[in-house]
Amino acid sequence: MFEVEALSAGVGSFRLENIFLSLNEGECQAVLGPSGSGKSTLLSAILGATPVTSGHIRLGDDEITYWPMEQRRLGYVPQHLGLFPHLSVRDNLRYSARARKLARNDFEPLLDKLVEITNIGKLLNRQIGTLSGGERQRVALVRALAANPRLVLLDEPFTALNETLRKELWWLVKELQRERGLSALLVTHDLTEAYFLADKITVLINGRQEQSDNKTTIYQHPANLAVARFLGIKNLFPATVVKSSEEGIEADCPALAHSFRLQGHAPVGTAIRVGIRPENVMVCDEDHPPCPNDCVLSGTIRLIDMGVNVAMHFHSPQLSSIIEIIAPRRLVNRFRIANDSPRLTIALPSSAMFWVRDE
Ligand SMILES: Nc1ncnc2c1ncn2[C@@H]1O[C@H](COP(=O)(O)OP(=O)(O)OP(=O)(O)O)[C@@H](O)[C@H]1O
Repeated sequence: MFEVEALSAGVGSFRLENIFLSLNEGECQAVLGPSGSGKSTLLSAILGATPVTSGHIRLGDDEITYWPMEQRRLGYVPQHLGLFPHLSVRDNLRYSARARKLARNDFEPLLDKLVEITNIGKLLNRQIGTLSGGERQRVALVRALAANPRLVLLDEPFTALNETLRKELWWLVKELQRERGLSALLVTHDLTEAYFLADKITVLINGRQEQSDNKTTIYQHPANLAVARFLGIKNLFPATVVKSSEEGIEADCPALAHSFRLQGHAPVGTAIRVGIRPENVMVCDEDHPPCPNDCVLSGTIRLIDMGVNVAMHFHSPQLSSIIEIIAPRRLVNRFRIANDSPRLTIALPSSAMFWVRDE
């Protein structure tokens, strides 16, 4: 069990405030946030490289907040990998195990297995400077895992890789999680990567933890406008709470000419935004009619084929902004949607809507 409680830390004039994390063995938590939000600083504080000003870091039964870095038994893949250019791949890989003074028999079998899985055996005698970006990334990952750390901290380790290699490494990390109970804290900009690898997601903005939840909750119910915007949700419409009861709220949304019944509580008169993820917008026809309380709109579509999915911009004279829709290509084919399609009907189901306070 890894736990961060009310952690604050600072570098220069930047402050990371009141961070809480909790991770069980074998779990992965992703830390997402815009550039400069403090993700690397958080990893650095956990590693012991950035001074903690208050709070606690616990690993298993140990409080490690002020332990020297080398005693924490953490694996680390920094943003720029931190490989030693003057050493061979083999010596880089042995470095962390040797730094922990592990006997050869205690780390060589795991190292051999990691080398095999990541297919870097042929690189062992090469100097780091002669490797490609992807090869370096694999070496850095193996080096971080070779000393069998209690937790591995990954700072955007897969960004420079091509799509195929990146996904291979995602599967590899998943496999290591399953096989070895590997716990990982992953800093990434990539929501898909976070979703694939992590069980929980934490969103940091300006050094503050805006939301920390299991990944489905973060994805479907961002906690506030900053998180919703960071997650790239464009379908956010101003609304006002017109009724409030034990069961929830009713929000009037002039932009969509609709009143939504939603879960949660806020006083009458509160300014909010109602939102919907682009993949939750329903395309309707006679065989797929909207439900009675759905917000139903009729308009035209501009679409862009993205491969597996199709992104669509829905326009309607009643709307002051577009509605973004993402649908699998096979669905778009079934509905025969094309750029010159006649008018199309869409539905925004109340059950798929979320809301956040307008800030
Ligand atoms: N050593 C330092 N001295 C002064 N300021 C620093 C130092 N290191 C980081 N900062 C500042 O702290 C803030 C947070 O930086 P950090 O690297 O943690 O952000 P990040 O979320 O990891 O960003 P990115 O996604 O771009 O890597 C930034 O404004 C950065 O300029």
